[in-house]
Amino acid sequence: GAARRREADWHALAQDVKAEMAWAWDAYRRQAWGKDEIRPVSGSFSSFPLKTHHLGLTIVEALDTLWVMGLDERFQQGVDWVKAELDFDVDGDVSVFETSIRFVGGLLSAHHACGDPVLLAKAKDLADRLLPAFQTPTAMPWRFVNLKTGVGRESVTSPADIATYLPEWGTLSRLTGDPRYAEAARKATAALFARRSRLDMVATQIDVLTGAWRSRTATVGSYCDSFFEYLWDGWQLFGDAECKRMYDICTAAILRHQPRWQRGRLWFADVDFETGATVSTVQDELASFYGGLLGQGGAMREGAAYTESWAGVQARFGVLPEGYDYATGAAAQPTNALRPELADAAFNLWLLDRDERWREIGRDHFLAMKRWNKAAYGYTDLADVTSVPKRQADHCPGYWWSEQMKYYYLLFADTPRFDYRTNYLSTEGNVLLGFRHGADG
Ligand SMILES: O=C1NC[C@H](CO)[C@@H](O)[C@@H]1O
Ligand SMILES: [Ca+2]
Repeated sequence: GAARRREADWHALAQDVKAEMAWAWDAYRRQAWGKDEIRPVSGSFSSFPLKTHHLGLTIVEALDTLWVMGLDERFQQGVDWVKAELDFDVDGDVSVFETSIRFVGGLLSAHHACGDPVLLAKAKDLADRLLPAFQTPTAMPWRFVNLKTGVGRESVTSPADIATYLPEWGTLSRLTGDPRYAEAARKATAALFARRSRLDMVATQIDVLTGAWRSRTATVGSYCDSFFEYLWDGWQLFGDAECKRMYDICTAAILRHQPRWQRGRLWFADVDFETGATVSTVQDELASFYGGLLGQGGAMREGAAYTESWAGVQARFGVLPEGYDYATGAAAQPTNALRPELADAAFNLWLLDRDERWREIGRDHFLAMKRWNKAAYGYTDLADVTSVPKRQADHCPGYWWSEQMKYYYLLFADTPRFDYRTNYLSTEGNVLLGFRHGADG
């Protein structure tokens, strides 16, 4: 009947997503194999997180997406490269946060997919190189660390940089039997939470040497987003009651001071973390993940409303601008960084209530990306979403390979390789729980 036909249409869309992933991977292999990021318009490449040295970021970020899509030959090509070439013994500074969510997470999700012990060993080697960053007076980590010497740099950093580790580092401790990783992640998170304001809010910048706040702005967007996300995730993945208590306290404060209903749409204003006064009506695109987290944590009404607000912005501009001012309706930042957050929220809400609406938001996000972000050698970010035609830039970030392509596929494919009931995806989309093996041979 109609329901079977509709399901078949979703599965056909999943095949389209899979074909785009295979096409982009093959172009990367031809143009930029082993480099961190491909430049999809020019066919050149760029490096991240190190300034000049490449660590094959795209390969590590893509692995578990390739596996869950059943692109097994391409998955093996990537694993073989990692085993033969990936070496973190580099005299250079990296962001502890970025390197952990992308490389530790990417290696652990690839290990979850295939069980190859070399992948786990490399994740452990990298975490051992990041651990020294946590040896500060407050136990909150330096922002950067040198992969060879362990010397930390930049003491002024953010809640996200400080507290986005427990799912990956707790999994590493579980798999290796070494408790140091989970302990460092928990201590840093608790140290940050202990410094919250009287209103139970955190701000975007803090000094890890003194514990002094360097900003007064509370936001659900950049710099604070995944601090809240990983409080819930510590409870969801490990049943950590302390994480749940911290999540509930922080979320009650956000829901008390930041909601702004504007022409029937729900927004979360940035506010002063000690007074609750509105600081800005500009929402950054990264905040659009938050509707999915609210749904997971039990505030489905606000989560659905906030996700619908962002779907309205997507419908208005075609693809989301990096910054949107809900007071004026203007694109405060007209670039598009090929980000996954709206697809992330739609996927999380769909896992909770299976409402087709969330699949439609995921579909619109995918079709818009194909229409405007597709270039000769892959998918690219945009210079201006408001120009006619939209102007492309020339950069494909690593998270594209790990996140939205996986969220789209899982939303549409109903694949036997994924347990849709019991699973966990990290803030970088790395599947640390929920892969099913042997289900389709
Ligand atoms: O948590 C994150 N923040 C920024 C990137 C996506 O926009 C990505 O690295 C990850 O989802
Ligand atoms: Ca994220």
